[in-house]
Amino acid sequence: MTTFETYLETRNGTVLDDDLVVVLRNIAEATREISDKLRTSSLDGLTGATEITNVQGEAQKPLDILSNEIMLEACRRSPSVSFAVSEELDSEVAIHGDGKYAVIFDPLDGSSNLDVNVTVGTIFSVIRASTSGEILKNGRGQLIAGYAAYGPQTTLVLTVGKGVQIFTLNADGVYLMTSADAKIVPEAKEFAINAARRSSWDDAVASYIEEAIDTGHNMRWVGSMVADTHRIFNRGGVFLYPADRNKPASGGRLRLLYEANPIGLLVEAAGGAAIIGTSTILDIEPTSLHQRVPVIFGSKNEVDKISAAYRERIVEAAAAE
Ligand SMILES: O=P(O)(O)OC[C@H]1O[C@](O)(COP(=O)(O)O)[C@@H](O)[C@@H]1O
Ligand SMILES: [Mg+2]
Ligand SMILES: [Mg+2]
Repeated sequence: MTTFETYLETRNGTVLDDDLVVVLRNIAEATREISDKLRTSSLDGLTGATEITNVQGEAQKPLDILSNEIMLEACRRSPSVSFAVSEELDSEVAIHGDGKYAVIFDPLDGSSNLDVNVTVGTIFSVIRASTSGEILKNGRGQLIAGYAAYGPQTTLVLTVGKGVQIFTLNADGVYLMTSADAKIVPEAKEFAINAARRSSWDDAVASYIEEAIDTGHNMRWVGSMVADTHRIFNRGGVFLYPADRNKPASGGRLRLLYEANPIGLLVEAAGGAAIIGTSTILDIEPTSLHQRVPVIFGSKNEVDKISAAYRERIVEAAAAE
């Protein structure tokens, strides 16, 4: 089987250069460390919440803080990294003055699932940015995007400019390639949405879900976007976290830079689609590091149906004026 190291050596058609290989190797190493910490976290007293809240006003878990430190350390070990941006940090952190790549990450996604022993993950992307002013760029500027899912298996899912590759951690802590060209099937009768927020959905989402239920779709909601994404990679379907129609100014629940964009790039690279309504996630021009956006992604034909539902409503609204 191809090891992650062998894969890093064969760079044909990818964006990988010597510097990016070091960055990616160190990120992969960080996910191995986080995976290790998670395995024994309740034995090591790493459960519950801390008294600290992050810039988003969310109570940090000890493992949010530890995972953030591990990812930051991976950045410090990489001489070409200029800045780190994280869900758990107020603003960007300068790493190496002469670096040229920023690493952007959600160190632990789905951390409300930690104490119940349900899959969580790390989401990351790498962009070119020598100065802090170059960090806010749209998702098409991502060179590398990926996530690690920490479940029954630890899986690393990556795009480096040539499709999507999946690696699984073996008992010796070595990532082995388990998919050389992962694809998201274009159609699947399964959706993921937090149905408790039904009253906050817009009409396009509400009508899609109603029709999906009427036509025999199944529902799954893990509460860790990484885990929901990984299911979609394996058997298709869609994930939706629309904006709250009662609080349009909030933008949505998920964060553009370190949640929506990396997942958006992976999904598109696997033949799926990722939108916020009638436009694509990857084309949003960011205005701030922790900006929130609506997120809809997954099997292409299903996402196209949702996008059509948004367009129909725009046409109806224009006709009513
Ligand atoms: O509790 P809700 O509203 O269903 O939200 C679940 C969503 O929140 C998130 O957990 C946010 O991620 P963090 O744990 O990194 O804050 C997503 O992974 C998930 O899809
Ligand atoms: Mg998250
Ligand atoms: Mg997080």
